[in-house]
Amino acid sequence: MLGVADYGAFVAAILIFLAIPGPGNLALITSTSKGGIRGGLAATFGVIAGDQVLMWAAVAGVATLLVAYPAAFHAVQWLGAAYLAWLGIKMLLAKPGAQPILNIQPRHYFKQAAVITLLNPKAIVFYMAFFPLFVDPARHQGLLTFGVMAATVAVLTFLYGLGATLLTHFLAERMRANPVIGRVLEKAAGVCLIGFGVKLAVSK
Ligand SMILES: NC(=[NH2+])NCCC[C@H](N)C(=O)O
Repeated sequence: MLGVADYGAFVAAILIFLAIPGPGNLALITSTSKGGIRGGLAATFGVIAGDQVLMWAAVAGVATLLVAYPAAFHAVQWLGAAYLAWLGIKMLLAKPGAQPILNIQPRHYFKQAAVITLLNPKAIVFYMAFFPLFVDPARHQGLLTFGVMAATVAVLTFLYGLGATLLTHFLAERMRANPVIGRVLEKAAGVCLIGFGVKLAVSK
């Protein structure tokens, strides 16, 4: 379709990519549990913004550049590892109730989710290595093809983010009755982020 090699497989690949546990999902979940539905949606748009940057960077040939200069790729990896670990440590050290739920700043969730996406190894690999495979070299229609792919990614990510936000919000409502669970989950999320950072740092 319009130069996309196999549109059905492309959609399936994006859905799998979205559902894999990782920093992206963690960003959606923590933003929703802290900032409610507005926080979750802001994070969703942050992820979409980060996606678009990565995708168009891949289109512009950054993927080729990173292959040609592995040191640049490793620098991005280390940056991502450090950022995730730093976020994780902040979550671990957060005092209970330090961030009042009333003080919602959607801009904060947007920015944080965008940065997480830009440095998310899964997102980087998806756009730099995987995404180009779906461009049909013979039937390629230039910007139109990339536009269709970019819009598909954005729409699917929005629907996924909306679903994740509503689900998390619903579960969070029930959890508010028991703040200890929320605190434990925040620590667990912090440990996961540090783990993602370490994993990223030691992956070749
Ligand atoms: N649209 C995105 N960039 N999503 C990131 C998803 C990658 C992976 N599922 C994660 O949670 O980290």
